[in-house]
Amino acid sequence: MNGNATDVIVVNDLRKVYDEQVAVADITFTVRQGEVFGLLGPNGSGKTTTLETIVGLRRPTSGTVTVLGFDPMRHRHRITERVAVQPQSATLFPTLTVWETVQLFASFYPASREPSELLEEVGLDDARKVRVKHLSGGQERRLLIGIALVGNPEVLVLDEPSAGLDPVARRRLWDVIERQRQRGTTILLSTHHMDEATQVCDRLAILVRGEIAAEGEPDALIREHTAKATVSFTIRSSQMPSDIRQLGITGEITSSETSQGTRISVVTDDPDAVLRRLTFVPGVHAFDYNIKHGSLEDVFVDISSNTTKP
Ligand SMILES: Nc1ncnc2c1ncn2[C@@H]1O[C@H](COP(=O)(O)OP(=O)(O)OP(=O)(O)O)[C@@H](O)[C@H]1O
Repeated sequence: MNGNATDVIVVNDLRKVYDEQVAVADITFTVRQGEVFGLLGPNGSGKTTTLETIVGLRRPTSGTVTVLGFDPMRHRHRITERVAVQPQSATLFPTLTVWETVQLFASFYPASREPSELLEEVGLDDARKVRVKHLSGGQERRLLIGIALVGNPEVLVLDEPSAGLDPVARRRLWDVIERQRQRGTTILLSTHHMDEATQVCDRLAILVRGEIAAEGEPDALIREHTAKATVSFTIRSSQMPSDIRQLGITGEITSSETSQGTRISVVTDDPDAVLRRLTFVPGVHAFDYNIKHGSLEDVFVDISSNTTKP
């Protein structure tokens, strides 16, 4: 399968076995030009192995991988300048400063990004004179991302880019990813974080024990795997019927008393029907409505519980 011109990364029946351990079990997916594609999965599900194979650091046991039309192991030299990788960890030169490090990597490329602009973008502007050995873990990860971006890559591969970042730094990272997307870079990343996947990925594949258990756009996955929503509302105690079923709503109903009245939650696959029904219950004026739809986390729980262990 060669895919079409917009397919930047094509993974076809990829299998990787370490000794007896099947790390990646015949997975197939495609990353298209300009999209942000996420590999989501728990520890040991095969994310890093997949990424390392895609960038030519590991040889597939079977199956094929192409990046920009090239086999990354056989034609590494054809893609090195076009594909950038931010690994989970890397050895940098400890005595160089942040500024010197970025300058050094910039010198490897014919058309590199301007180091000041880059450091500003990844939030290391204030740390430009700090030696690498004195950086915090989060600062070091940001430097690795800066280095990955310095050559203006067409394809960016990020292995758990937000690991070890505080919430502010994570949001800054999401901005960096969004800016790269706007520049037209194709981005493949791995993450454990559902909120991150929902926020930054156009499409994602959920890996469970080396297999793709689900793939698609985050919203579509949520719709497909979490049919139910929770509708919550409050009814003043004076208007509350003696039997909750008199409200005529169906679903899994729970209630609790609050200072404002009875707070009712209904788990339902038709939240609109609940709202319509409440509008017409005589003498009842429900208020403080809230509708909570499923999240990627619910998708993940659903998939994990439906994927039997070998
Ligand atoms: N070099 C190796 N030798 C032997 N087994 C390995 C090697 N690298 C990974 N594995 C095993 O392959 C499986 C997949 O590991 P991998 O690191 O690809 O998963 P991951 O999803 O990236 O995990 P994490 O989220 O913890 O980084 C795991 O069971 C792991 O123990």
